[in-house]
Amino acid sequence: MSRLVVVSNRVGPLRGATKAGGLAVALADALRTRRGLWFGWSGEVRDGPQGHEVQAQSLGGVTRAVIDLTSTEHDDYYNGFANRCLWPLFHFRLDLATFDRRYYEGYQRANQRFAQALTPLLRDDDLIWVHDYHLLPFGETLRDMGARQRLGFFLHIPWPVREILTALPHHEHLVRALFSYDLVGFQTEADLLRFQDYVLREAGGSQRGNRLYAYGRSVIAQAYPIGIDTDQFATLAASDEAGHEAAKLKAAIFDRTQIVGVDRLDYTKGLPERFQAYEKLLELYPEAHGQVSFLQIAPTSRGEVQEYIDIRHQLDALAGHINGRFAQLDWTPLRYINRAITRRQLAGIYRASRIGLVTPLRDGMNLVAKEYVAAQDPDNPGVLVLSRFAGSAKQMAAALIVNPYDPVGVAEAIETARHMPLAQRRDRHRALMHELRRSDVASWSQNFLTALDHAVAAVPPGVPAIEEAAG
Ligand SMILES: O=P(O)(O)OC[C@H]1O[C@H](O[C@H]2O[C@H](CO)[C@@H](O)[C@H](O)[C@H]2O)[C@H](O)[C@@H](O)[C@@H]1O
Ligand SMILES: O=c1ccn([C@@H]2O[C@H](COP(=O)(O)OP(=O)(O)O)[C@@H](O)[C@H]2O)c(=O)[nH]1
Repeated sequence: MSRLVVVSNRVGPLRGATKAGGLAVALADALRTRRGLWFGWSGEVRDGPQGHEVQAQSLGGVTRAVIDLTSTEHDDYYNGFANRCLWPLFHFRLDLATFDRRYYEGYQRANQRFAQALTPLLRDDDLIWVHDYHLLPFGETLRDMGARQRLGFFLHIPWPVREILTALPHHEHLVRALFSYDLVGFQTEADLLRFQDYVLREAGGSQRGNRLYAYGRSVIAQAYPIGIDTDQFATLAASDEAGHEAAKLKAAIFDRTQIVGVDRLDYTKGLPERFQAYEKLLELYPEAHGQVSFLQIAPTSRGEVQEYIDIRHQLDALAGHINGRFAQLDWTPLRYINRAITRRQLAGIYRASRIGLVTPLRDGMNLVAKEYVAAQDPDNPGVLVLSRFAGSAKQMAAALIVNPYDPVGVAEAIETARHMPLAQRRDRHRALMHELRRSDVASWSQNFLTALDHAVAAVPPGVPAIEEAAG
């Protein structure tokens, strides 16, 4: 079996699985099986020669190798091109995207520095799996440096529609770079279709089965929806420690119906719209006053980026407005916590909540929706209210699917969830769990790696020319 090399902007810890989250657990498992290497950014910003060194550490056959970012790289590559340009654009928010040539150059340079640092660590028969929008050109850069290994890429965020993507001055370079990989994976069929649409209509490429031809190259493109560690998370939620967390929460709200939202504080998550939908619920259903309690956990994310500073101010104001308008001496309708909660605490909070509100305006997958369901007590489960624009919605049709732009529709769904009979809650939960078990995070990484194992690196001889295949 080839060694696995995972490359991602953020590198998970080699220990502390319950803190790390599903993705880190899944990748760490695959890395352990293949005695692999995980390479990326340390999470530290440091100027000067020290930051250029690779810091490596091994545990249980897995090596974690990281480099620091300089402050310029952090500004231009991470905060700049990745999070002020690609992130909004790929989430259909052209209005929030900043196109700055300096950011693009910083992004290319950071990808080159990552590739330069990784190259000496590579072996000829490695299987290399690159993750996410920070590293779109990484495969091409690595190939230019002579890498001949099988190279896979997985995009964790949505692929945008062609009309939006083509507004990006460098769209062609970035899409062309994806053709240096052997396999490109997306979260959903809808993302895959939008990628194919770009290749066929904008790049003048062609398609045969799941192989796309363009720019004189070819790549296999497929959807691989990411899952969670379903059974492990369900076990964690049923543990004594999580139970303690759940009991604390119930005592704090005097057994009112708990509604919960858990999101990084990001404008893609639809938080102002969600707060407004909750306000609408209180407006339309006065009998709910004093009976419900909404807890929103929203740790600050990418806090140096202006658009994230703005959304934080907007939420602070909305939370104050809703509580000011509806609170009573013995009832606070909305509790808003602006810091991160551990996975173990989250498991208990999910389990104690009758309604899980997951209403992003656009989301690659949304693991919180899956965790909320996995954490429920199967005998008395809560109800998931889920945005149709989350990647997870297709696999989770047994949730109450809503349009996050429609506050009345979301308020009505909350009201439906509040009164849903036990038998219906159980049926929905059973259907959702069946799918979450079938497509968990271990099968996600296995499916991707098996396909990459079998992917052919170059266009094989005898493959038809582009025009011929198109005809
Ligand atoms: O690394 P950060 O800038 O702090 O951001 C955290 C991560 O956010 C994004 O997550 C995405 O991946 C999830 C798992 O596939 C998916 O469920 C979610 O819908 C996506 O938004 C980002 O893509 C990661 O690279 C970041 O590390
Ligand atoms: O306070 C928090 C908030 C979120 N999370 C975790 O962060 C992940 C968020 O993933 P998701 O796919 O929902 O969205 P993303 O933040 O990756 O866009 C989930 O595993 C959550 O359990 C956490 O551990 N603590």
